[in-house]
Amino acid sequence: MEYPLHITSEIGELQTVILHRPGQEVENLTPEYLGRLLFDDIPYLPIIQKEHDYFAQTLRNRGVEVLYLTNLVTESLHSPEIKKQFVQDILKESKIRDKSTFYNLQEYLLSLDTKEMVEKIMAGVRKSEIEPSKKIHLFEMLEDHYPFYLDPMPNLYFTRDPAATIGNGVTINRMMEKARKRESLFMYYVIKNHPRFSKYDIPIWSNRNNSEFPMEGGDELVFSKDTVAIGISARTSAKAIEDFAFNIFKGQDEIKKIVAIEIPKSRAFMHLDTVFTMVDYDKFTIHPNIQGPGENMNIFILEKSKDEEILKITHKTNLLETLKEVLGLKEIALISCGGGDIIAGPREQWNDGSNTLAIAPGVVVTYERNYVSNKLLREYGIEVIEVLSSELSRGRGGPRCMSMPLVRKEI
Ligand SMILES: NC(=[NH2+])NCCC[C@H](N)C(=O)O
Repeated sequence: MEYPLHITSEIGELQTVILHRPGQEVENLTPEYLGRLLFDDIPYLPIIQKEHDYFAQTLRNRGVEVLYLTNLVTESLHSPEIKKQFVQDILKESKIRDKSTFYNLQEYLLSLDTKEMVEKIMAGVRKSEIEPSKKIHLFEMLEDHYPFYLDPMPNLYFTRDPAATIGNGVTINRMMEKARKRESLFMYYVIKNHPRFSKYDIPIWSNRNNSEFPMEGGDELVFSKDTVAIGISARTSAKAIEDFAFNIFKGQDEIKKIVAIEIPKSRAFMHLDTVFTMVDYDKFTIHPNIQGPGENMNIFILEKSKDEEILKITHKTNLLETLKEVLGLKEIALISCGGGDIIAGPREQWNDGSNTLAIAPGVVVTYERNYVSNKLLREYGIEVIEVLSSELSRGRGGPRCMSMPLVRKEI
């Protein structure tokens, strides 16, 4: 089998992608815990699954190989030792500190068939599901209304965030939000243990297990063979970007520039890809509100310097000019979400109008509901493939967030 990772652009023909079909984790959302689980409403499971299947089929129809996270994780836990280690890691990261609860949960999970176990961990474990151990401590005797031992992970269908392919390596991210921290453990086990990946020594540019600072895939955009953009956002810290830059410059020679782009730290903006995506060689979608007065922004280009301990950092303020410079182009079009209209713009951005998934240069998958942005993209000559989105959009992520590309053709 060929080397399993190759991403040198945002727009090269998509070959292989990881998706996660929403499952029972979505049924474990209740109004009380929506905020902490990063949802704004409760999706209706049969419909969100139908919409997700439509998305997957749309990609397959265009020749994309679709891999499902649940299958990959299941296939990665191929020995009793790995399975047990995985369960213990999950329980530790779920902060199960009480020994007998830890033991009971471990027994319960290990008694399940591997795929069922993986789905159970994703869905969450309610307190009522396991035998209450004999209560011996004071804290156990106190009434605790919180329903879960293991929280559900309803954001898993945004496979883009916990891990991202860059060049021939990956970032397996330390997630910013508590609700998403455990998600990247799945990809860690896949990269380390799945036969498709484990036989290669895959470089990990940013590793959840030893990085101190948060970074998420929604902020990671591969502009070209030699340039990667990373959002400095509510989810990705400047320190994480600097550590990543040192690692990637040390581990390979192709990528020479990291463009760090600061965006406002708000929930509507969240990641760089909620406000800015690449749709063609010379075209990007943008939510104009990321630019300040006079279109000023904080942009920094990070490069190697002669001193191994320090990076060369150049400050820029104009996005368009910086894009032209790093991509070596004379003209670039920035296509405004909702046509820049004061109502349609923020409305469509809230439903991920700028969050396009390019599957080839000038060919993108978008949510059908963002009709103003879609029409505008077509006017710019982009082929727009629309997918269903009533329930999928409730999680605040679009086609780019819902996909983790592994391989794209060179452009
Ligand atoms: N790459 C993205 N834009 N991802 C969107 C993730 C949405 C998810 N509810 C969260 O808050 O984390």
